[in-house]
Amino acid sequence: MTNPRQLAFIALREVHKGAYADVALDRVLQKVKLPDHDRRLMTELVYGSVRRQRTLDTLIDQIATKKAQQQPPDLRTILHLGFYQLRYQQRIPASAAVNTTVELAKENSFSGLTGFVNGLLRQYLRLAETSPDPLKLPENPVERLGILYSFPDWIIEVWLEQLGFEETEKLCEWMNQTPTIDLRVNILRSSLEEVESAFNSAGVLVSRIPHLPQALRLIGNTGGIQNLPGFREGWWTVQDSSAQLVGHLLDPKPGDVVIDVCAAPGGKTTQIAELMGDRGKVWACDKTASRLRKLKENAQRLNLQSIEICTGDSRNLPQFYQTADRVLLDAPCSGLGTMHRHADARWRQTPESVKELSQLQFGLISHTSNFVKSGGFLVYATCTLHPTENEEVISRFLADYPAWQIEPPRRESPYSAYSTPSGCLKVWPHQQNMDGFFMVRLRKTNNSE
Ligand SMILES: C[S@@+](CC[C@H](N)C(=O)[O-])C[C@H]1O[C@@H](n2cnc3c(N)ncnc32)[C@H](O)[C@@H]1O
Repeated sequence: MTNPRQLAFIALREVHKGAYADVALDRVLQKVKLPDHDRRLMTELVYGSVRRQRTLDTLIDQIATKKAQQQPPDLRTILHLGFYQLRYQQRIPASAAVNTTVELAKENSFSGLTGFVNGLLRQYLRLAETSPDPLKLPENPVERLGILYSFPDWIIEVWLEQLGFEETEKLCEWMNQTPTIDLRVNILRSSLEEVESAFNSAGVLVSRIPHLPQALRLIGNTGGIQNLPGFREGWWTVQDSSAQLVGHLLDPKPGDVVIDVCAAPGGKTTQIAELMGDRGKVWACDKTASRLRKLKENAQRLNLQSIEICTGDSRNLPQFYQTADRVLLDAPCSGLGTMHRHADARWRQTPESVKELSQLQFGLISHTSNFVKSGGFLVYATCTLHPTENEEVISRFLADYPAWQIEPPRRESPYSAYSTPSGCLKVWPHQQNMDGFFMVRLRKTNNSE
């Protein structure tokens, strides 16, 4: 079967049963051979329908007599696909969106309801002729943004509290965009200029990123990453710009002992080894063996020798006490800063999961800060924008461990642009056009014991 809409439907059915969107998509894609344009359409339909689920459900609620949640689950999925194309895929003619959705209903045991599907979608089109937007929005700012941009209320509340309405709206828009891909050039094997020139010769466009000396952003659709020039030779690795900031904030020196306590799959471990000129020791610790295997592959491809792997829970590694010049804690988190990369992330996290994560984060920082020698540093980083996992973890840590203090970026540092009043760095994606990140550099003073 090669109908991209039917294949999208099959993948979405798995997502609604609990599968991760990227896993469900890959599983279906692996079984079929699709031309590139159909593969792109299918991917767009799956990720888009998952991401825009709340908006699409609200349209069903407002246009049909039965609410979205009361529709048979497969019919709801088919309606999502139809409304998604009508509302967000301007390149698809409305008639094609309606007809293919009616066909989907017919092919998936809803032949008796094709009139209903057709009527609902055509009603949307009629409403769109007479009003700028057929979707009716409530006045309440939380629900208004939540429905329009398809986020749960609790996430909108977290952002509104920090940013206000206008900025939150910009952030919501940003988080619904297709993500960009950034690379970090491995300065031990190549140079920015060499990679740029190899890409230009292959017809692949890239741009530089201000303040990040090893970063390049891919422009446009580049096809398979592994086929780009220099991948096999270890000239570069995929890493978002804001993640690259973390390594620079840690600022490791050749000969240092660095412990990366949540290291897999190794984006930052390999950056640290590169920044150290591959001289010294980088311990890559993680509790997930399968992710550490990826780290090992990455280190081998980049030809880095200074990395040593350690599998286990980093809250329980007494051998490392007082041994490190620097520790990186890139903590497991709710990922609210990278929701544009994971279509279903906004529906998976909850206020309760955020609380649990903050306990884990506090446990990790309390234990692994013991790995640092007096006068050494710990960088705490997350890709979330939730204060409970960021500022609150750090405040609690500083209150309980008085030997530690925040070391704010120097005023002349290019990163001071992201600095908060307390000296932490916070990257708001809609302002900086990179993933959302929180990071802070902490110093262990000499009066630690
Ligand atoms: C945000 S990811 C790390 C990403 C990595 N630093 C990079 O740049 O590629 C968080 C990692 O923490 C690991 N993790 C979670 N709990 C842990 C624990 N108690 N001890 C060690 N690792 C843990 C997870 O397996 C996951 O690989």
